[in-house]
Amino acid sequence: MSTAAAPARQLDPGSTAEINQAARALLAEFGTSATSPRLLERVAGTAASLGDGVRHHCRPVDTEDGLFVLRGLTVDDASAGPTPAGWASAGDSGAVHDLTLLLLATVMGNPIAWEGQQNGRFVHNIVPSPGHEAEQTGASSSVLLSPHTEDAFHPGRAHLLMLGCMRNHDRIATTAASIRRVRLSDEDVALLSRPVLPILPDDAYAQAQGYADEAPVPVPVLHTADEGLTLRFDPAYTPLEQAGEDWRAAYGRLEDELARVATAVSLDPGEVLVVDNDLVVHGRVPFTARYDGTDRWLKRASVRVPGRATRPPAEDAEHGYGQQALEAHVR
Ligand SMILES: O=C(O)CCC(=O)C(=O)O
Ligand SMILES: [Fe+2]
Repeated sequence: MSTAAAPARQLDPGSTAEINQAARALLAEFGTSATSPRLLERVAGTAASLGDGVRHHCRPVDTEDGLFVLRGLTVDDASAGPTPAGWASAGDSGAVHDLTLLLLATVMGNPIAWEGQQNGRFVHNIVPSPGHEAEQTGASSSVLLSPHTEDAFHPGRAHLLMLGCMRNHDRIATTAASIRRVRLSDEDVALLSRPVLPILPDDAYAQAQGYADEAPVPVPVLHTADEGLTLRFDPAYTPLEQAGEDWRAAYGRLEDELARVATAVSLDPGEVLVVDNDLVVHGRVPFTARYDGTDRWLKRASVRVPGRATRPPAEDAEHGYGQQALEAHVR
């Protein structure tokens, strides 16, 4: 896997100070990062008042890599406190960084939350959790988290995924692979653009996994949008055995290509990885959890970008397995 440096955007000290001050002011006013309508309203107002420097750094992903790393923010390791043992016990750990991410997410688009995930919070804690080591979710550790589109099962999934690093002593890498770097034959693109198999809800959505009102909807893996190829991909939750041999072979070639072009991004505290969820699949290398309060710790936000035309129109009719994303801000 390539470890070539991901495109970086370095915040200037003025922009960093502005963001820090805004996040601290929000925390001082509300005392928590748990969102209420009033807090979200204040976030929207604060985000709108941030300067052109910040806005410029939050512009859309603009390279074929489909991602960038925002640099310049900092995390004080001592005041961050111990890494939570799981999302459920995280509470307000690192709350000022939740608010930082929420502000940046609001500059980039509209943050979303899922009722069925991490108590409906807009900013998630990604930490290894005892008992979940081998899952295909962010709580795992001992297994490779295979490349996936975030919330691939749902038509309302994020356009952008943001991963903000709190702590990463062992420099454990997130992996990323862009569909724009992949080489596939026209025949394979045509095959994978047909809606053949569904993508089922992942293990982070217990309730959606029990959804029985309507049958799973087959969805295309690839889509040719005006701006180029986009993908919706999550092999761990795709019933591949139900497809014909030709289709499966094409899917296998796509997997191989994604592996070929994959890069490893090892985040340092304060860095924020921003991934275009329509261009890039992400994952994580395996590691051994420490479970001593010093584990790897990421903050995650998901963002919709109004008006992005990167998906097949047929997605609008999908049921989404009874799940609904909540948008942070009314548009
Ligand atoms: O731990 C990581 O680097 C990525 C985990 C992941 O897939 C996610 O948070 O969506
Ligand atoms: Fe993910």
